[in-house]
Amino acid sequence: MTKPVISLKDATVTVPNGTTILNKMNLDIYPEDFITVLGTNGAGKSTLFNVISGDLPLTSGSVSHDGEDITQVPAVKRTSFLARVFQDPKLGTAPRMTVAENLLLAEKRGSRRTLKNRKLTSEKLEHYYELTKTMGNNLEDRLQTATGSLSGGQRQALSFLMATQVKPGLLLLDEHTAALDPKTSDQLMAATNHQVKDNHLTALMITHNLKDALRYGNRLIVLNSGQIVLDVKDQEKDALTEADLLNYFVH
Ligand SMILES: Nc1ncnc2c1ncn2[C@@H]1O[C@H](COP(=O)(O)OP(=O)(O)OP(=O)(O)O)[C@@H](O)[C@H]1O
Repeated sequence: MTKPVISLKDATVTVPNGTTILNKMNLDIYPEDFITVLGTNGAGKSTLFNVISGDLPLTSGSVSHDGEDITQVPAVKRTSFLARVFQDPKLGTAPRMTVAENLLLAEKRGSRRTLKNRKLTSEKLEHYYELTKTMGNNLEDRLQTATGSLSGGQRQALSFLMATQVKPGLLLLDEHTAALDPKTSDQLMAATNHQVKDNHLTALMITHNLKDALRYGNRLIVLNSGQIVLDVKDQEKDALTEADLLNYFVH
C-alpha cells in the first residue's frame, strides 16, 4: 500500500483560552494528491496548514511525514520537504532583488537564503527564462526587474515558481490567488494546475472559490469547527456541484 506523504492522527490544537481550533483531525495525504480545502472563515484551514508546517504545535495527536513522526520537528527543519505560497504577493519574495536573483535564492530548499557564492550564469538565466515563460504572464521579460515593481499576478507567479522549482514533498497553497483580479487569478490557477500535474506534486490548496475547488485537484475536503466534514475524491468529487458544497457553509 502507498504510504501517505503526511498523516495526521487525532491532531488537536487547543489555544490558551480553552478553545479547540483543530479537533482530533485524521488526514492522510497521498503522493500526487491535489486537495482543495474549503470551509467558512474560522473553520481551521490555516490552522491545518500551520500544524503541517510546524508553525503551530499540537496539543495532542501526531503528524508524520513519509511514515516518520515529525510532531516535535520544528518548522525550520520541515522546509526541507515543504513549501508554502501565501495570499499576500509581498510575502515569499525579496522586493529589492530581481526576479532572477529571487529564483537563484530559492534554488536550495531548506538551506540558508543567501546569494553568497552563487552566480547568475547565462545558463541559469536561460533556464529561468524558460521556467518563467511557463506562467503565461510575461514574467520572462522581467527577469532583471526588481521584484517590488512587478504586478501582483507576476509576483505571485514568481512566489509559486520559487516554491516549486526544487520539487517539494508537499506544497501548501494558502489562498494564493485570492488577492488577484479574476482574470489574473484564473491564469495563475491554470498555470498552477499544469505545474502540479506535470511535476507530479502533492499539494493542498485553500480557496474560497467554489468553482476552483471543484475544477482543480483530485480530492476535496471541507472543514468546519476544526474537523473534516467532507472528504471526497475522483468520481465522487467530479459529481459534486456548487449547490452541494453550499450546504456545508451553514453558519
Ligand atoms: N494561534 C492562535 N491562537 C488563538 N486562536 C487562534 C490561533 N490561530 C487561529 N485561531 C483561531 O482558530 C480559528 C480557526 O482559524 P483559522 O485561521 O484556521 O481559520 P480559517 O479556516 O483559515 O479561516 P479564514 O477563511 O478566515 O482564513 C479562528 O477562530 C481563529 O481565530
